[in-house]
Amino acid sequence: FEPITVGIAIGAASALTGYLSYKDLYCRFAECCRSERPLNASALKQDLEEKLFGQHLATEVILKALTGFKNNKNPKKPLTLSLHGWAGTGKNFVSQIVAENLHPKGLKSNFVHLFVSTLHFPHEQHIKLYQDQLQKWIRGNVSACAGSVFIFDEMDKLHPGVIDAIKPFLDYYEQIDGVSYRKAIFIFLSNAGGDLITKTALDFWRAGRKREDIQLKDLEAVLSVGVFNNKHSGLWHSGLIDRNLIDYFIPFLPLEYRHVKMCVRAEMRARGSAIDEDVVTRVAEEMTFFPKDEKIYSDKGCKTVQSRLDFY
Ligand SMILES: Nc1ncnc2c1ncn2[C@@H]1O[C@H](COP(=O)(O)OP(=O)(O)OP(=O)(O)O)[C@@H](O)[C@H]1O
Repeated sequence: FEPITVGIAIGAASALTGYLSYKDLYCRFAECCRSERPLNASALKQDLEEKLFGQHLATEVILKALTGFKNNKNPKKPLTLSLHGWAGTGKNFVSQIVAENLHPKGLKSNFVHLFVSTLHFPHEQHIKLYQDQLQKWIRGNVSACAGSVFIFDEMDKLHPGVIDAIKPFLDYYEQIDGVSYRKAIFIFLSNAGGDLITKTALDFWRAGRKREDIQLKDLEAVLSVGVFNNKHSGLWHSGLIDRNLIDYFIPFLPLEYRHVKMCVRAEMRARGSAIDEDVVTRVAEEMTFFPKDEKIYSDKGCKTVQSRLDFY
């Protein structure tokens, strides 16, 4: 080899590795948007199966929806999930798990955005302003990171119409004003439909059938029609349902006594304390259960478990 060629080769290689390691180094200290990074489906599966209690339908659908979407190199629209269920059944919790599996910093990531209706869009007279702000915010963030995640909590408290502002972003457009929204993920959380879900779960229980036998088809249709026609769903007569822009309606079942106990144990483990079954039972028994006669489902799900545990 002549020295000049070798010199050029070494120079090129070091420039290349220098560039690569610079990028890697940069991403080690600053958060990088890695929309193309494949989803670790088995890690997500393990997280859902180990951490989320009593929600076999949500686990199954979320896993299927996310792996399908992330494996598709060329999705035709962003992924839209609508999570429904009673308070404290794990909707926010699951969104956090999903967010962490997409962007390691989870809810703290610059690419994960949480909107809470009563906090961010409180006044009915400002709907127009909220619509403009929302569009700008989403456009800006998707331009910065195609795989951005947007979570809308308390959809049932959102003034009808606000959400329609983002309808164009959720549709099958290749680009809007030079921005493609097809790799983004939108998650809507709502209590709407919780009563329908509970009714179905109760019907199964009363018929002596197992909770795990409830299938998506037992709930999905009821849910989408129920939510569409429910004035307080945030999606009421919304173009999102009209145009089939919601990919999955995901039901969260009401939690039973045994699930509340599982939540107490998980919280104890998270605090690094030894599991004291006596305390587990006492905390679970302090919760209130419905319906009045059978007392099967916790009316706050696992929501107050953490604060109750502070007393012990
Ligand atoms: N199914 C579940 N499995 C494990 N933990 C749960 C589950 N549901 C709730 N929890 C625990 O209870 C806490 C509160 O639940 P979360 O905020 O997810 O409820 P939610 O369904 O979003 O309620 P809301 O509709 O009132 O916002 C969670 O942070 C989690 O610790």
